[in-house]
Amino acid sequence: MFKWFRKKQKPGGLIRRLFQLGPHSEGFYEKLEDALIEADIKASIAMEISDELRNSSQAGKLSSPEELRSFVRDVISQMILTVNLDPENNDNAIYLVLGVNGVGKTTSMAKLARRWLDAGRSVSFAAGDTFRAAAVDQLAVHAGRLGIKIFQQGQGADPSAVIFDGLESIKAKGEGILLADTAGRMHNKSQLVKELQKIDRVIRSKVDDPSYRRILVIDATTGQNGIQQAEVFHQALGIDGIILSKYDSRARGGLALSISRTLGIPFAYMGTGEGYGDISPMDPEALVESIMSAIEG
Ligand SMILES: Nc1nc2c(ncn2[C@@H]2O[C@H](COP(=O)(O)OP(=O)(O)OP(=O)(O)O)[C@@H](O)[C@H]2O)c(=O)[nH]1
Repeated sequence: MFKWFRKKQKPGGLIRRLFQLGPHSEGFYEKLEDALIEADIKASIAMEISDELRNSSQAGKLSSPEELRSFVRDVISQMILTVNLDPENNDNAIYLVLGVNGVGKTTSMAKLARRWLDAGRSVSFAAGDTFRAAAVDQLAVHAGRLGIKIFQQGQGADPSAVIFDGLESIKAKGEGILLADTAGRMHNKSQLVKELQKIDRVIRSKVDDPSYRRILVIDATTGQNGIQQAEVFHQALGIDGIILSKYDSRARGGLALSISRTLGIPFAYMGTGEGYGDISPMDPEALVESIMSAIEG
């Protein structure tokens, strides 16, 4: 699986050049930090990685480019957080799906629905992005294709009411998973946060915490802007895990590393295409390899 991430396991050009310079030369750390930043890693984290190397007694003793590569790789691995957010039992569960417009929220909901339907679960949608009419329609198309129920009240409806309806229904029938969409943009940020917090209160009044998960979708191609997006949603609600969508378009994991390290949010899934089957649990090994490939150029 994901062989393309694992292609380059031998030390690439940068690691070989760094090895030739040696960890006692100043240029070594500068070049390493530049390569980390170019791979979408936040500057403060690039410095942290380089300091880790600088302060390690092991660094001066590295005897080959292979050892240098595996040292950098280990430091990066320790900074990446992943989590399994597949439902663990047959209880009712609600997944609130968050993210700014266009990141792949609706597609990711359809992919998760397919994944859990295939696992034998009953899944339905709540069309909680009532801000845009097209969002409800788009989700309804996916619901039709997947043959699942969608709770909807159309544009302008109160999203909390739509999600409440869905929750009441799965509670009455039992053993259901509700995937609830949310708006990705309102007139301003505080309005969006207020609305999301209202939805959060409504859900918490109906379900216990373990069966309520907040999933954020981040587009892997957004670069460092993704960190700010994660910060806003995490501060507003607390995020349990992230779907890194469009990972097939730009397999550089620097953004995931930056979010994990800065905000402590784990990554749950990666989107690897536009089809319903194109989602997998986040594979930390593949992620680290993609970061290494981006660093090595
Ligand atoms: N290559 C690729 N494309 C994806 C992936 N996930 C979503 N897309 C595409 O990204 C585009 C936007 O996806 P949507 O699901 O409509 O995004 P959204 O966040 O719901 O967008 P709005 O409803 O417009 O806010 C669509 O063309 C999807 O097919 C992925 O993992 N890989």
